[in-house]
Amino acid sequence: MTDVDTLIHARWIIPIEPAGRVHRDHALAVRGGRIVDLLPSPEAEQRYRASDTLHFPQHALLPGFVNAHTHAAMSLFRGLADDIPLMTWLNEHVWPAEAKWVTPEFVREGTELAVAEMLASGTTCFNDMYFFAEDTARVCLSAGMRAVVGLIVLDFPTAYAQTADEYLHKGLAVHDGLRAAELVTTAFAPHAPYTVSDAPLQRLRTVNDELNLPVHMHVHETAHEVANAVEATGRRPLARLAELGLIGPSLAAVHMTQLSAGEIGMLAGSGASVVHCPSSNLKLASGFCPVHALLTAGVNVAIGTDGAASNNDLDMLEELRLAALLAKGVAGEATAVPAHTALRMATLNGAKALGLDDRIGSLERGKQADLVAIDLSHLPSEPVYDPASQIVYTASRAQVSDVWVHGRRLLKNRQLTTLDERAALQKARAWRDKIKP
Ligand SMILES: CSC[C@H]1O[C@@H](n2cnc3c(O)ncnc32)[C@H](O)[C@@H]1O
Ligand SMILES: [Zn+2]
Repeated sequence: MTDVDTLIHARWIIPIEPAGRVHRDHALAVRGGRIVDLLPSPEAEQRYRASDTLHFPQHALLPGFVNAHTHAAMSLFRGLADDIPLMTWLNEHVWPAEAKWVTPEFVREGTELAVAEMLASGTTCFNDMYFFAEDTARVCLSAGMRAVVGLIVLDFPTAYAQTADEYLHKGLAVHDGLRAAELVTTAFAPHAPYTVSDAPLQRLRTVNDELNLPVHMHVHETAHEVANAVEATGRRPLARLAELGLIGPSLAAVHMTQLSAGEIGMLAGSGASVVHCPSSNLKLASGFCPVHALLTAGVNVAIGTDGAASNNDLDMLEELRLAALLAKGVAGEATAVPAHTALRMATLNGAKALGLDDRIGSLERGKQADLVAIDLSHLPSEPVYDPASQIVYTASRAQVSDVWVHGRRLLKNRQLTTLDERAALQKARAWRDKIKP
């Protein structure tokens, strides 16, 4: 008998890798936060002595979702401005509200609300882009949540920094402060081609030649963005980023609703990832990301919620369903993005986009135990022929029962174990009263 910390038995285990595989009546053995084995339940009982043995007889167990693009603290702006296009939303509502309200305290309390919502809906890692990344990191470290915090760069002054150089400088200090953190890592996060000029992008690229961090950026979000750039510079933003040497395996390009066949080929050849945000793209009427064409060309496509101010929630189950449905509609092919592909996009592809696929994203020996258990005995989910089909096409976040990050159970039978949900809600209401009395 070998000692392990936890043995988790489940009716179905979907490891994501190998692709399409589903194990029935298996167990996952976890020691020191890592997966040590995945084997049939009866064998697991004979081989492992566990401090804690858990049974999920009507659940699917799979890797936790990786939300590959969000602005966590913006959960405090949820519903502040709806039903308007991107640039009106940013210029007339969101940026003025951010100038007035965003402080380190706002970011901590908004991130607490967001992390609570994400954990309760099965997300175990998120890729963030927001002001005061050090405060986002603090909340995640205290909650035991995994995150990649964005070292933002903008070419206009805000409460966080005055110049592009200052943003970069502050970002590098945040990166240094997190060197020893296991769960929270960093990415460069220049906001978008239309808000960051060539000089800071060149500096970022030079610094990153040494650091080799992911580069997380909104790109080709709308036709308007591309047309404006062509009018101003004679080039599409993607061509400009390519000239600046930013298109490569480190790039996670968010939205990408405007892509020619040539650009899809260029992305595929470069090893860059695309992050698809279907709810936000639909709500802001930004356009449609050609997900099926990208996947067919070999591009790594991950899924993000974007912020709660444009989505308006942080529910990856909803997002991956929409990704599967929308891909079929956009491609005109019902075979586009089948259920197992949608799950892979929301897990392993997200981990790959963040350079974390050696640690998380699939249930393989040696990887960290970031897991979600989803109860498939609810009315809309029975009968279960294929658990992946039920998760993608019918399951709701109310069916997420348990969540682990690095082997630690952060959601236990639908209760958060490291965050105070009531307090987070109370603080959110207090912000609402201040922002719109
Ligand atoms: C530099 S911090 C992030 C910055 O991005 C803004 N934002 C939120 N959602 C979007 C989006 O869909 N496109 C572009 N910019 C977005 C957010 O309000 C912050 O200012
Ligand atoms: Zn965004």
